[in-house]
Amino acid sequence: MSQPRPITIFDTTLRDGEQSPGASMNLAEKLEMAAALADLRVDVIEAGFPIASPGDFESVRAIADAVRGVQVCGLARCNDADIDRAADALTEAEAPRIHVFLATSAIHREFKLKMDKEEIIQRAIAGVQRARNRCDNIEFSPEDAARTEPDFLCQVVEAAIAAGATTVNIPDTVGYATPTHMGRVIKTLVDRVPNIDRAVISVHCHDDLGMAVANSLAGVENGAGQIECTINGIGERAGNCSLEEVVMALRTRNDYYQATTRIDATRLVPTSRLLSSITGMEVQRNKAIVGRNAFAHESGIHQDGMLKEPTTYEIMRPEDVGFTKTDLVLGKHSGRAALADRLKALGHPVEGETLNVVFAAFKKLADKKKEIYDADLVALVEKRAGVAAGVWSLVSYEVKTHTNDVPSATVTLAQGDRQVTETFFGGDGPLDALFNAVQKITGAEVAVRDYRVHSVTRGADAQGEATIEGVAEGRLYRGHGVSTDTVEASTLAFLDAMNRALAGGGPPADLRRNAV
Ligand SMILES: CC(=O)SCCNC(=O)CCNC(=O)[C@H](O)C(C)(C)COP(=O)(O)OP(=O)(O)OC[C@H]1O[C@@H](n2cnc3c(N)ncnc32)[C@H](O)[C@@H]1OP(=O)(O)O
Ligand SMILES: CC(C)C(=O)C(=O)O
Repeated sequence: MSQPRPITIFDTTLRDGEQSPGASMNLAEKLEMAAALADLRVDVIEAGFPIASPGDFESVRAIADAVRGVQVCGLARCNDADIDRAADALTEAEAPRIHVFLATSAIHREFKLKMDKEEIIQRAIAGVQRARNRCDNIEFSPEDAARTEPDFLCQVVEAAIAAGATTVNIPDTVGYATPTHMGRVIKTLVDRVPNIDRAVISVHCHDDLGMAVANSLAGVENGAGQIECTINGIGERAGNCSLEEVVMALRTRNDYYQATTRIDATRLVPTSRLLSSITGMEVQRNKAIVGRNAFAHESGIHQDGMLKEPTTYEIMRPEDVGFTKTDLVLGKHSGRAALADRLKALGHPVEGETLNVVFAAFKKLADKKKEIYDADLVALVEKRAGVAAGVWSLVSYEVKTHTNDVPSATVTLAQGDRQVTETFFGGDGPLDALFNAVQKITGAEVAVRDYRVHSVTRGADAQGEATIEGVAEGRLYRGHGVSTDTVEASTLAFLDAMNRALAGGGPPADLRRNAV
């Protein structure tokens, strides 16, 4: 078998990625991202467009100064001022690259640049030559190449290489290409440009039709040796080819592409998370490779297969891209195999009839809650174990509050087969009324010392988690409860603390840290 072909990964998160509305980064953030990209082992970092602003110039210069072991690139239009500014920003770079671009499609020539074909060729040659006088490593991009007449594109590319371009980058600037189209453009250049062997062919695909990764791979299949891409696929409009997706496609389907990159794939998830934390642009849960659901399985049949042999449902290992492990999410589609496996991991092995009973309770809960937490599972098992031990569980509650009236709460609790209902009028508010109703039933008193609620998930159906620290007979008991309804979460937390208080044995209330 032949050796895999090395593919250069050109990361443009800090340039095209930053053109994404809302993705602007300051100098410190760009330096942090650049260091992460170097750790990820990208080959080239396009650090910015130095003429764009003094800040962009400073960022490119600072990254060129600081980052080692990777080429640092600055973008320039085909004019003297842009090229000189880029070259100035890169003077301290260990391996500088100047990226000169000029649009070539009929639409851009006529309406934007107002240049004819001959002027375009002359400007491209002049630009590449000027850049080449300052740097040996020159990339030239015929912007909107995918919509450029093939004959003219071949002429421009040939002229740019003759003028000294060492990489010719073929952009699908507006994300118009399809894989067949992009593959054909690259093949045309390979077949028809006489000096094409003197430069690396690159692809730069946008995602307007959702095909940036597929188009980049089609470029590789037809001879491209460099892919331009961004972390999380951020970039102008719908974004660019996503680095993590294209790298893992090459790696996972190496049998087909027979191409390799230097990327340390275990850095993909941390780098993706870093970018999201810097820009505030979170990736969607189902985003390939780095999304929270990328290695999560909720369906019982899939989870059963995963537990028997992970390759039944996973084509990559989560740890290969930087996740710690596969996530078997327990929800309403899960089966006994996954539930038993998780409970065992949580230190509560159950089987046989007990598993059936816990499973039935789990399905009921899963119909009410979108996500089931480990704490919920433990509660289910403990609840079952606790029935005999006299633990109280919440059956239902009703609470009433009015602006000018005292609150009231009616609570029904179960202890084994026995159910008790009590109503309490008064209190400092609805929660106080609920807690008092619970106390009326259990006959014990727990004074709430600390109470907190925080959201454990996001969105309209966010789960609230309530924690309570209560004191009973000078001893401290902590309880917690989770629900989409914060009143229910708070009642569950109080009841949890109450059950612990009834069991006794809490630490002295003044030793906060040792609460049970
Ligand atoms: C496909 C891409 O992603 S290309 C990169 C896009 N990124 C950006 O534009 C971000 C940074 N841009 C900027 O900060 C500003 O646009 C600047 C500083 C570069 C230029 O600002 P201005 O001088 O005010 O020009 P403006 O942006 O309004 O218009 C662009 C000009 O560049 C010209 N131009 C566009 N591309 C090129 C090119 N490759 N080579 C030479 N000239 C070009 C346009 O024809 C237009 O010229 P005109 O004013 O004579 O009509
Ligand atoms: C500058 C070029 C490569 C570009 O960003 C594009 O065409 O999308």
